[in-house]
Amino acid sequence: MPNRLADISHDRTAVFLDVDGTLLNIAERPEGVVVPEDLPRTLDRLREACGGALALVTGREIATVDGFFAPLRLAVAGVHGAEIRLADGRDVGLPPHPHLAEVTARLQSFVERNEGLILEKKGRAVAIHFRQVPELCQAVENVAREALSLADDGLELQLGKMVVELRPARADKGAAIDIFMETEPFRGREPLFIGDDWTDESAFQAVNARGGRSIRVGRDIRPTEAKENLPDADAVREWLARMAGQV
Ligand SMILES: O=P(O)(O)OC[C@H]1O[C@H](O[C@H]2O[C@H](CO)[C@@H](O)[C@H](O)[C@H]2O)[C@H](O)[C@@H](O)[C@@H]1O
Repeated sequence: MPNRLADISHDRTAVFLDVDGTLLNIAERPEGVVVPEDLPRTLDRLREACGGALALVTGREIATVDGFFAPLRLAVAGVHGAEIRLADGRDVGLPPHPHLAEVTARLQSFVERNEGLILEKKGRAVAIHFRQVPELCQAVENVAREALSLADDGLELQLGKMVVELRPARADKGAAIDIFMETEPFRGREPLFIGDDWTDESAFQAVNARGGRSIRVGRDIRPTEAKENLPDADAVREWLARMAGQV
C-alpha cells in the first residue's frame, strides 16, 4: 500500500476521522494523551474547506473529545457510534443499556482485585485497559465475556489496543458513518475514513461500500478492509495539515 496519499477534492469529500492512534499518538493511559497545539486549528480549517463535512468517529465519549479539541465542537460519533452529534448539533445517539450498571459493577470488582488494570466508564459502554499488565489480556477478555451474559444480548464485546470494551450491540462505527451520510452536509459526498484499530473495520467497510476511501494507520500486518495506508499518527496529522492548506 503506498504511503503517499492522493489529495482530496474538498467540495466532494466527507472526512471521517478516528481519534486514538489516528489523530493522537497512543499513550500509556487513556487520560495521558497529548493533543498537539495546532491540531484543533487543522481540523477546523479542513472542516471549513469541506463545507462542514468533517466528523470524528471514535470510541471515546463526545464530552471527552470536546475537551480534547476545545473550543472546537465538531460533529462526532462517540462510544463507537452509541453517541452521535450531527453537524447541526442534534443528538441522535442510543439510550444507555439498562443492565450497563450491573455489568460495570462486575468488571469493577475484577479490576479492583488486579493491580494495573484501568476501568473506563463511558456512559453507554465500559472498558478495561490492560496496557500496564498485558499478561492479563486473556483473563480480562474472559471476565468481559462472562459479564456479557448479564446484558441479554444488548451489549457486544469490542476488542481494541490493550483494551476490552462492552458497547451497545446496535452501535458500530460503520453504522454511524451511514447515519452521517444521510444528513447535511455529508449527503452526496464521497466518504473518506482514517482509523487504526479493530473498531475501525466496520467504518472501512461502510466507506468502501459507498465507493469512498478507507485509510488504515500503522504498520502491523493484521488483515484489514482498508485500501490505503499511513504509517502513524504523525503522518496523519501532516497529511491533514496539507489538506487543510496549512503546509
Ligand atoms: O476509536 P478511537 O478514537 O481510536 O478510541 C479507541 C479507544 O481509545 C482509548 O484507548 C486507547 O488509547 C489510550 C490512549 O492512547 C491507550 O492508553 C489505550 O491502551 C488504547 O486502547 C480510549 O481510552 C477508549 O475509550 C477508546 O475506545
